[in-house]
Order: sequence, then C-alpha cells, then structure tokens
Amino acid sequence: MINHENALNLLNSTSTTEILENLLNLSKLDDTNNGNKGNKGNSKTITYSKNAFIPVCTWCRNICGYCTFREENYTLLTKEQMKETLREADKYNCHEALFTFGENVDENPKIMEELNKMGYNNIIEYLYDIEEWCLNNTDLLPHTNCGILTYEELKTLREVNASMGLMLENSSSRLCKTIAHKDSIGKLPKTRIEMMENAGKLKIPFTTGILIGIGETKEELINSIFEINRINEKYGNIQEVIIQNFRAKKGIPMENYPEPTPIEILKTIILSRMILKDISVQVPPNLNKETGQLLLLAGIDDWGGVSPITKDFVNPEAPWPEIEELEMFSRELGYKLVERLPVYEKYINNEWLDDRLFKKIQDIKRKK
Ligand SMILES: O=c1nc2n(C[C@H](O)[C@H](O)[C@H](O)CO)c3cc(O)ccc3cc-2c(=O)[nH]1
Ligand SMILES: C[C@H]1O[C@@H](n2cnc3c(N)ncnc32)[C@H](O)[C@@H]1O
Ligand code: MET
Ligand code: SF4
Repeated sequence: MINHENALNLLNSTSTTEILENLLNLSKLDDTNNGNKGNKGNSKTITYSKNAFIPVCTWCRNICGYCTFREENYTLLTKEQMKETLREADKYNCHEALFTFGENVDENPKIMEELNKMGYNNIIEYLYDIEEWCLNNTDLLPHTNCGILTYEELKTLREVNASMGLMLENSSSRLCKTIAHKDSIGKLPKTRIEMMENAGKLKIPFTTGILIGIGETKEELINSIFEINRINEKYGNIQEVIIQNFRAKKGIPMENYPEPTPIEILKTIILSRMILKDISVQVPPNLNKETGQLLLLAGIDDWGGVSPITKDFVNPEAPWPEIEELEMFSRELGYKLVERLPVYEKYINNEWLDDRLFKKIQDIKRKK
C-alpha cells in the first residue's frame, strides 16, 4: 500500500507523466485481474443502486457551512407522504429506500411535540416504524444516513436496515474551528469515528466517505482516507467510500469557496483506490457530469444511489443522469453497468444481517 509520503507527492504533483503513470499502474493491475477494484471480483463492472430519497426531516442540530439541506422552517414528512414515495418507488423497481435527514432532529422541542402527537417518543421510533412498514409492504431495503446515532440506536435500527451510513467528511478536528464545521458539534471526527466503530462492533454493513474541498489540507485529506481504511481493517464493515466533491451554492456560508478541480478529484480517486483495500470507491454521477468517465478510468467502481423518481435533496440543483446514459458511459470504456442492492454481496449472510433482512433480500433476489 502507498505510504503517506508518496500519497502527498502524488497530490502535490504537477507532472502529467507522473499522474498518468499512477493511473496506468492501477489499470495494469485491473487488466491482469490482480487489482483491488473495490468489492468487484470482476474489475470491469461498475455498480449503482436504484433508489428513492426520503428526506424525513429538514431540521438539524448542526449548521454546516456547505449545507443547503437544513431549514430552520423545517418539514417533517408524514408517514403517509413517505409511504406514497415508497409505493411509487416500488413500481419503478427501486430496491433502496434512502432515509437521509438532519442530525438529532428531536432535540428541537417543536419536532418532539409533533412526534409525541403522532404517538412516538422520539425520531428513532418514528423512523423504525416507517422502515418496518417499508420492509413489510415494498421490495425496498432501508439505508439510513441521518448523522450521529448512539450504540443503542444503531442496534435498534440494524433490525430494519440493510446497511447504514455516515460521512466521516474529514478526520481533522481543525475543521471544527473553520467555516465548514464551527457550528456542527456532530461533525467532531472523534464522534463520527466512534459511531463507525460501533457499527463495526454491531456488524452493520456501512457506507462512509469524505467531502473534499471544504478547506482541508492535502495531509488532512490523506489522513482521512487512511483513517477509514484503519476502521475497515479492524471491523471489516466498510462496504464503500463516497468521494463527494463540495459544490458551492448561493446562500450558504461557503458560497464563495472554490470547488475542487477535476484534477484534484481525479488524484483523490487514484489515492483512494490505492489505499482502500476491498472497499468500493463511489462517486456521485450527478456531481461529476462532465468528468465521471475519467473517474471511471481512475478506478471508481460504483455510482451510488440513482433515482428515477426523487431528486438528490442534498444537491437538488444536480439532476440524476438517465440509467441509459450511465450505461453508455460505462460501455465506452468496456465496463458493464450492474444494479446492486444497498448492501454489498459479501455482507449478504446471517453474520451481517438480521434474519428478517436476510430473508427479505433472498426473496428480492429470487424475483429478479
Ligand atoms: O442521493 C444521494 N445519496 C447519498 N447517499 C446514498 C448513496 O448514494 C447510496 O444510497 C449508497 O451507496 C447505498 O449503498 C449517501 C449515503 C450515505 O450512507 C452517506 C452519504 C450519502 C450521501 C448521498 C447524497 O448526497 N445524495
Ligand atoms: C449527505 C452528504 O452530502 C454532503 N454535502 C452536503 N452539502 C454538500 C455540498 N454543498 N456539496 C457537496 N456535498 C455536500 C455531505 O458530505 C453530507 O454528509
Ligand atoms: N445530517 C447528516 C450528516 O450530515 C446526514 C447527511 S446531510 C443531510 O451526517
Ligand atoms: S450536512 Fe447534515 S449535519 Fe450538516 S447541517 Fe446539513 S443536514 Fe445537518
């Protein structure tokens, strides 16, 4: 595996030859099939998950400098609203229900009151209920990404989730003093790492990632990738790492921050592919419309969730590409586009899944 010093050299490199040589070495490994292309035995495969995005609640206890999702005048979706989206998604043969929302939303007394009125003691009970409904009434598998959860909360939600997620964002606590995370107690790396380790102890297949371009140094970026790999070496629970590129948007504190350049993103993918053993590297295709194909060359092996019915509520200005377009992108480079479930193949067993989910997944696979 590449060491820290060589990783820094690559990120600092202005030599096209050097960058291309790194690319070539990676692709040679792939072509001989000795490569470490994420979770794919067959390296010429790129996956995606057909999903529906359910933004359960838009309030959040944090205020991240890059976020447009959070709203002080929040919405809390009713169960009927969520059911409607889930039923619709089922008709489109989606198999992932992505529950992404603000952190600890029930710290807001108004939200707690609304939940109490509906007969729930907290947001976790509410979430559990709708996720259980989803499992019993559709062929969608829940994946929750709602920020920090305690060990007990993770243990509870494991019963109704095929996998769960939390972006590390970055492993540097320095960023908690900067515009990105100064008002976000939940972005303390120590807390995020602890949750990822708890998910490991509980045997929950897990998605994490880093957000690049939020003021991190190259060293901090490298440390973050190594940190995720360390957790996976200890627990084996990290199925995929999302390399998310910061998008500047009007109205956010970081609206004038520069976005990462295509070369920065490309180098980060090369590095991730070199460091992350047996982990898929995912890039959201809607945030990399022009350069997605080049990132395929650099070793990504997953496009993440793509939805035929809902927008990306975190980046609502960036529409999803059509599946046909992704197929064409992939074919041109000799890759086959394959749909996957929100839990990766190697975790589909009794060790990593609650019995109810294991059975449900076998049912879904039989029907396909
Ligand atoms: O549509 C999105 N999906 C996001 N996803 C979902 C992801 O694209 C797929 O649903 C996973 O690959 C499921 O396996 C996330 C999942 C996580 O666990 C953590 C962060 C994200 C972030 C996004 C996102 O910004 N937009
Ligand atoms: C759901 C995930 O979306 C990412 N996220 C939040 N805001 C932005 C933005 N402006 N650009 C790109 N990604 C963003 C964060 O990494 C969060 O964890
Ligand atoms: N609020 C959570 C977090 O930032 C989920 C993604 S952002 C809507 O971790
Ligand atoms: S990115 Fe997530 S944690 Fe940060 S403010 Fe937005 S919803 Fe909250």
